[in-house]
Amino acid sequence: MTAPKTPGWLDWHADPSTPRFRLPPGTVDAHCHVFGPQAEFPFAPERKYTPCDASKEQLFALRDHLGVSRNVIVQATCHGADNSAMVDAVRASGGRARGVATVRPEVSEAELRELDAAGVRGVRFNFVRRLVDAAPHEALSTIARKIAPLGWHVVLYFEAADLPELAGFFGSLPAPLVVDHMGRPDVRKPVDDPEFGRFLRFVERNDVWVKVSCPERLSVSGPPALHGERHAYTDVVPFARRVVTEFEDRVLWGTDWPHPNLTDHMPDDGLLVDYVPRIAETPALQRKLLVDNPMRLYWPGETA
Ligand SMILES: O=C(O)c1cc(C(=O)O)oc(=O)c1
Repeated sequence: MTAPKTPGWLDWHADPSTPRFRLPPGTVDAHCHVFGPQAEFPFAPERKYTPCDASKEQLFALRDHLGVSRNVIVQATCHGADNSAMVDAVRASGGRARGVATVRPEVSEAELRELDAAGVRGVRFNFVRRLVDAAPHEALSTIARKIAPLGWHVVLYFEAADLPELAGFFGSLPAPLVVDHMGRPDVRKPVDDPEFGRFLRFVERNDVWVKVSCPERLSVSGPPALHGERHAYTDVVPFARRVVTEFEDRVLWGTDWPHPNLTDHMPDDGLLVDYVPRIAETPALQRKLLVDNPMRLYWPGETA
């Protein structure tokens, strides 16, 4: 028995276009997920949504179609702290994927070492209320202390408005920090609004890595990456461009495939690739964003 999808669920784009922008060789998609397949890897009882299936084979097919070389597969909240689907995908990639896991504070050193051997390099802490029940900071600190000796990092997912109350806690964590989706700025505000300024200062002070991902989720006025649109998500561009130019050595890019919980539209992933040169405008910035930075974080010592 498999659970039905959340009503209104949008499935990933079945026929993405071929990008016009040629990704540089060695490009890493540093933020993507697998869902199930549910029949093989059931979703977690505590999940807040039930998605469509999005298997490792389908992820790897998209990787090849887009011209991506490697993936970082981030544990999706619909799988809770059961990392088996993500780990199965990372193991099946032949070294071309790394993973970011969700673990509980009681996780043992042996379990962490097994995840590390499989290719996991970080844990994700999620503060987005519609996705997870709140976790006490003490429990998260315990996890951070356990993973730090492995050289892992902590991936943080939060909404911009919550940063003031979370920043002190984030700064206390004993591991490198990576922020998902630019800390989810409100793009209706100007790029030099104090709220985004606060985020940029947080990044600066704590040497934070930033994923300039998810324009499709952050955009308010679009236009969506569909039907050959050449200027998708124009309202998000100034925010991403600002982060890419200020922190060129600590920015990462990812597709966010299979795009959980979008309710408005499902982007054409080929057009999401075509968005990249609008936020990283020179070949040098593109190479750092797409290849050099993610390689340093996830495949240190290896050449692309
Ligand atoms: O793990 C998830 O469930 C998840 C959800 C969302 C979102 O709904 O915003 O974004 C993500 O990057 C990952």
